[in-house]
Amino acid sequence: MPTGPLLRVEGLTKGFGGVRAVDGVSLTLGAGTITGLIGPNGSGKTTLVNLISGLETPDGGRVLMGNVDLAGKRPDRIARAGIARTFQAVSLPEGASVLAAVAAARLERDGSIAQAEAHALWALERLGAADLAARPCAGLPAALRRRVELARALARQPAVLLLDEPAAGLTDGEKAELAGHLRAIAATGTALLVVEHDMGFLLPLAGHVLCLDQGRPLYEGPPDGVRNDPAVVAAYLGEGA
Ligand SMILES: Nc1ncnc2c1ncn2[C@@H]1O[C@H](COP(=O)(O)OP(=O)(O)OP(=O)(O)O)[C@@H](O)[C@H]1O
Repeated sequence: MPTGPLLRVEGLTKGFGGVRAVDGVSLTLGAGTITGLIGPNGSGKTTLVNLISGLETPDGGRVLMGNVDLAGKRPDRIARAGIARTFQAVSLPEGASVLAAVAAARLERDGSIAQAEAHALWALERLGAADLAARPCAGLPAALRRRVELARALARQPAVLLLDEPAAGLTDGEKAELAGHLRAIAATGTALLVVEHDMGFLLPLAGHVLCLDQGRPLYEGPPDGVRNDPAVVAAYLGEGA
């Protein structure tokens, strides 16, 4: 399994009007590691993912893949550098079959539809979802829609995979299955950053956790230390959670 840092975020900052959504956040994602990103509502988690993936432009800071600074680059350039992501709200091409929807994520890179479909099937198989290939996206239940969205990201064979609340709306059984798939993806050397509110899902999965509060790092370290960290507990209590 490859090791070493794949992505280094340094001092990333983003304000919206008077709100400092992300305020000097640094983070290293190593090959084959799973990092959990937690924090109360509005603490900047999605904004951080948006900054790394190019959906938002940072006010300052760097997003380094090797020696290349991707901060402020367009999403397609960042995707080509090997960073893929999923969204909290899953959006699929409803008229397409699952296979076509996943293959579309590869079409730009693969010359032919046949090649893109082969990669799509490979991604679906890795998620135990090859049997969905011929089904239309429209009408799929929420858990399978999340699975298809993950397959779309995986089909790009990213070095870095950013997941925004991948377990939202899943049953306990589906969460356990997802955790197994994410571990298997990391085991091939992909670096995962997982935004998640469900601690029961995230803490056993992540090797490392970053907790944000009002855009600032509040805790960074092993998952074991999170629940007993006074600052983290206070931030969540303040939220009434
Ligand atoms: N496009 C935007 N315009 C203005 N303010 C924004 C925008 N995006 C985020 N914010 C603000 O930035 C802060 C961080 O929001 P963000 O969505 O990143 O938090 P979060 O930790 O992902 O929250 P949640 O857990 O609820 O998804 C919040 O105060 C939010 O209102």
